[in-house]
Parts: sequence; C-alpha cells; structure tokens
Amino acid sequence: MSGSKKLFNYKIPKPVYYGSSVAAAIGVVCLIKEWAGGETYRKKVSLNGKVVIITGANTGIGKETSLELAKREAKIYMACRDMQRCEAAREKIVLDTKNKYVYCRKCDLASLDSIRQFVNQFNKEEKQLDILINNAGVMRTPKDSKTKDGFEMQLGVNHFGHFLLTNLLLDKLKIPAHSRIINLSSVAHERGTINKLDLNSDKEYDPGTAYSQSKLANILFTKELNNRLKGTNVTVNSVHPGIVDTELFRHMGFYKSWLATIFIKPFVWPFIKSSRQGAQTVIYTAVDPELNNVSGKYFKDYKETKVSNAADDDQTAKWLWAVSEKWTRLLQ
Ligand SMILES: NC(=O)C1=CN([C@@H]2O[C@H](COP(=O)(O)OP(=O)(O)OC[C@H]3O[C@@H](n4cnc5c(N)ncnc54)[C@H](OP(=O)(O)O)[C@@H]3O)[C@@H](O)[C@H]2O)C=CC1
Ligand SMILES: CC1=C(/C=C/C(C)=C/C=C/C(C)=C/C=O)C(C)(C)CCC1
Repeated sequence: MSGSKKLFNYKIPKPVYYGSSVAAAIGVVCLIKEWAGGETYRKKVSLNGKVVIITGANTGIGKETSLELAKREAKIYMACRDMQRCEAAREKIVLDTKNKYVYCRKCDLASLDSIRQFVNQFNKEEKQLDILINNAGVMRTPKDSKTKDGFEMQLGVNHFGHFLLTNLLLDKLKIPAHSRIINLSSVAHERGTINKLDLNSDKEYDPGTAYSQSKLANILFTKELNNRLKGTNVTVNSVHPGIVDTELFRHMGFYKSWLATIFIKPFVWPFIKSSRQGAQTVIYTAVDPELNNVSGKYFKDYKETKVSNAADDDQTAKWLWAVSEKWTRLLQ
C-alpha cells in the first residue's frame, strides 16, 4: 500500500490522491465564493443610444460596471482622475466588448474646478445624459488629507464632488424620457452620523467615522435630490455593493499586511465579493426596466433595503443640501 491510497477497490497513487483532494477542495471553495457572491444580472437590456457617465471607472466596481454597460452597447464616459489608469482600463473594455464608444475624460472629484471643466466639456459633446453612476470613492484616508478646496478628503470626494457633478448635469439628465442617477453608498452609513458642529472633521478626525459620515451623506443626498426631482423624468437611488475586494482598502495597512493575508483572508475570501460580483446591483439599478419609476430607494443584493434612522431624516437631508450648495458654490 505504501505510495498509494485505496479508494473502494482501486489503488490510487498518493500524488494523484492528494492532488485531486486539493483540486476538489479548491473547487468547493470557488463554488462557495460563486454562491456567496450572489446572482449575475443577466436580463437582456440593450443600452444602444444611451449615454452613461461613471465616476472612478478605471478600477474596482466602476471598471466592472463600465465593462458590463459597454457590452450592452452604451456610450460611456469614464470620469477619472488618473488619465493613464483610465486609458489602460478603457483599452481593455474596448478590446473585450468591441464597443468603441467608450471615452476617458478627466474628472478629479477632489477639485471643484476639475468637475466644472469636465461638465463644460461634456455639455459640448453630448445633447443628453441617460445614466449617471456616482461610483468613485475613497476610504480611511490619512489625517489631514484635504481636497483642493479644503474639504476633508472622504466627505469631499464621496459627497461634495458628486453633489456638484450631479447638480451641474441635471439639465442633461432632464432631456431623455427616463434617466437615472445611482449613488454608491455603503452599509457603513449605518454607523454614520452627520456632525453638524464639525462636518469637515477640522477639530477631530477619525478615518472610519469620516468614511461612515460620507456614506451617510450619499443616502441623505439621494433622499433630498429625490424630493427635488419629483415630477421629472429623473430617478435617483443608492446602492450598497457588498464587501468587495478592491483598491478601496488601499489606506488600510492591516488589510494588506502578511498577518491578514495568511491568517484571515483565506477564510474570509470566499465570502468577499469580486469586483464583478460587487457591480451586479449597480448594473441592476442602472438598467433594469422594472425600476423606471422607482426613486429615492437604497438597494442591496438587488433588493430595496431599509436605511438607518439617521439616513431617514428629512431635516438633516435638507441641512446637508444647504451646506453642500454653499460650500461647493453651486449657485455661483
Ligand atoms: N469595496 C467595498 O467593499 C465597498 C465599496 N463601496 C463603494 O463603492 C464605490 C467604488 O469603490 P471600489 O470599486 O470598491 O473602490 P476602488 O478603490 O477600487 O475604486 C475607486 C475609484 O474611485 C476613484 N477615485 C478616488 N478618488 C477620486 C477622485 N478624487 N476623483 C475621481 N476619482 C476618484 C479611484 O481612482 P484611482 O484609481 O485613480 O484612485 C477609483 O477609480 C465607492 O464609492 C465605495 O465607497 C461601498 C461598500 C463596500
Ligand atoms: C475582509 C478582511 C477584513 C474585513 C473587512 C471589512 C469588514 C470591510 C468592510 C468594508 C466596508 C463596509 C467598506 C465599504 O463601505 C479585515 C478585518 C480588515 C482583515 C482582512 C480581511
């Protein structure tokens, strides 16, 4: 028997036995990951003739969403801060989908000037906008990270940047029969509060608290924008994509450490979504015809989901809107 294992009445050489056991175990783990990651959105919805803007489209969830919408024949504007990374992603999307109507445009959400320049250029290029996906985001940026206009980086990029961008694009969104805005929020909003006395975290800064505040701001923005868009053709919803293995964790030392890589990640890996899996609910809310008249909602795993009490607060939503209008100099 040495050098072989017995299975029923067959002698299997040990290397074959152990090799196939490892392969089977890997197969099972992959199946668990596929199952835990949720269903792929497969409804055949063509976006031929539709114009889409996706912020932060060069990597992670934004890149996968761009790829999927390009397959559905949309004309896509990838609004990114790093043109080299954007071009690399665009090339791949164009090669994979054969859709040549995919463009890179500079839009640094950490600069109000850059956002205005992006919109000025877009207004010259397109008559209408059908889908705006406010996807770009940063998480747990280091202390003292500020945008060009002095906003705390996470609130600045995740909320103020998208607040200005969306408002400047509303005229173009009002042209098609139906158009949509999708705001990427997060389950992290549940831990968030809006700090009315120190919104910009100038007095005290905690990276996790500031991220949660920014993701709560995304939902409050969705709420107030939905109020203001009543009676128009434009809907606005927010999405939690799941816990997704992307570059969002770039500022979290522990996540990238050898300790986490060896002792934690192998066990949680099957339950963390890939970027493709994380993009599915975003794609669903962006394109599914059943949602043509659904607005002001928050989605998770294809389902409308309840938001936290702090996110269901009309007064704070209005307060945040007024501050955002002022700080981004929207009405200048
Ligand atoms: N991953 C997750 O587990 C979760 C993610 N989310 C949300 O999903 C969204 C997408 O995140 P994800 O794909 O995971 O993260 P990634 O870090 O992989 O992608 C974020 C994108 O945002 C871009 N971005 C960052 N700062 C700016 C800026 N100043 N101007 C323009 N673009 C910018 C990045 O560009 P660059 O490559 O140049 O840095 C990148 O393209 C975020 O809003 C995030 O909060 C919500 C819940 C969970
Ligand atoms: C997977 C994993 C971790 C957990 C990460 C979690 C739970 C992230 C949640 C992120 C959210 C909610 C992001 C976006 O909004 C640890 C503990 C860091 C260790 C390394 C592996």
